[in-house]
Amino acid sequence: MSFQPRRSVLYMPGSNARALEKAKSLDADVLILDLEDAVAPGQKDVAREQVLAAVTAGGYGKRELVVRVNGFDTPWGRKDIECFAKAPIQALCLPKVESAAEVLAVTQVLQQAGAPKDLALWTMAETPRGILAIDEIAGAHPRMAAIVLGTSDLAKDLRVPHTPTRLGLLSSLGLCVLAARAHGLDVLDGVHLDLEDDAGLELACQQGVELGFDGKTLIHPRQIPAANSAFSPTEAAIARAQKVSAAWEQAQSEGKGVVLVDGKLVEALHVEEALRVLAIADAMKA
Ligand SMILES: CC(C)(COP(=O)(O)OP(=O)(O)OC[C@H]1O[C@@H](n2cnc3c(N)ncnc32)[C@H](O)[C@@H]1OP(=O)(O)O)[C@@H](O)C(=O)NCCC(=O)NCCSC(=O)C[C@H](O)C(=O)O
Ligand SMILES: [Mg+2]
Repeated sequence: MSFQPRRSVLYMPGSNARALEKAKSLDADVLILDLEDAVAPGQKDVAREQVLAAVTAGGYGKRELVVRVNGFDTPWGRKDIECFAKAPIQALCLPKVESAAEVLAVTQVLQQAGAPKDLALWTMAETPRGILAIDEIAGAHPRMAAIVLGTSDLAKDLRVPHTPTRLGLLSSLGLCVLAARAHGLDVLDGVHLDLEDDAGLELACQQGVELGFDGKTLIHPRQIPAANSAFSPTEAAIARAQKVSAAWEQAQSEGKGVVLVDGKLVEALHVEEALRVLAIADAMKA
């Protein structure tokens, strides 16, 4: 089972040349080079050129590079998509997506621009309509690889406060995890805006793990360690996964379909979970 680590997904404004350079030395699993909301309208063309130059020059190691383009309905969206269709990146991230039709429109532009088949699409879930349509969006096209929560925009549109429990967002968070799993996609939690609030960041990371997210989007390098730690399997989880895998092999050789490991029932589904933990642990080592 191969595993693509997406524990820590760091945004940076494509207009910030220093951040684009700094990112090369940071241990975020994924980088989102932003052309959308972190870039002022007057900086859009500069940001696009700067990001294209940066990814073309390389130096980012083997982690995933994702470019968040402007919305298709903006003056910059189509040009962004055409500009990065054949760039050395792994995915385009589409903001404020509200229908499968929007995803398909982008795939049409990518096809016309000669984009390679393995250029993936990530979509932001960050408006009420986008949340209500998340099932059709997740299943819109084979290029779909991940859903990213945009909890800043979503909290604004829902008129809910940013609180430690994220109570006003929980139904949206849960729906996106359901849609991602139903369509075999990864799903990434939203950002934590208070850079000084380390305890709140840790709580939000733990909540994201318990809600089923694969990782967390971040806005500052200081947030990377908390996300990498929270979304990596613990030593205890790895040890149990190894025990489950070994016990299952033994049980299978004896023609058994269930086995007890440390007093807990293990069936095929638990072995699937254990193999995923071991795949994640191997990827972390690599
Ligand atoms: C918030 C910031 C503007 C703060 O930047 P700065 O003042 O430079 O911070 P520091 O001095 O503490 O920086 C320390 C060093 O780290 C580098 N740095 C800072 N931020 C980043 C980053 N994001 N990526 C890479 N490197 C970064 C600085 O250059 C310093 O390094 P050095 O020069 O060597 O000293 C800034 O953090 C920032 O711009 N963050 C990202 C903001 C962003 O991208 N927002 C859009 C995504 S959030 C969003 O909207 C999600 C979604 O759409 C939603 O709706 O929720
Ligand atoms: Mg947003």
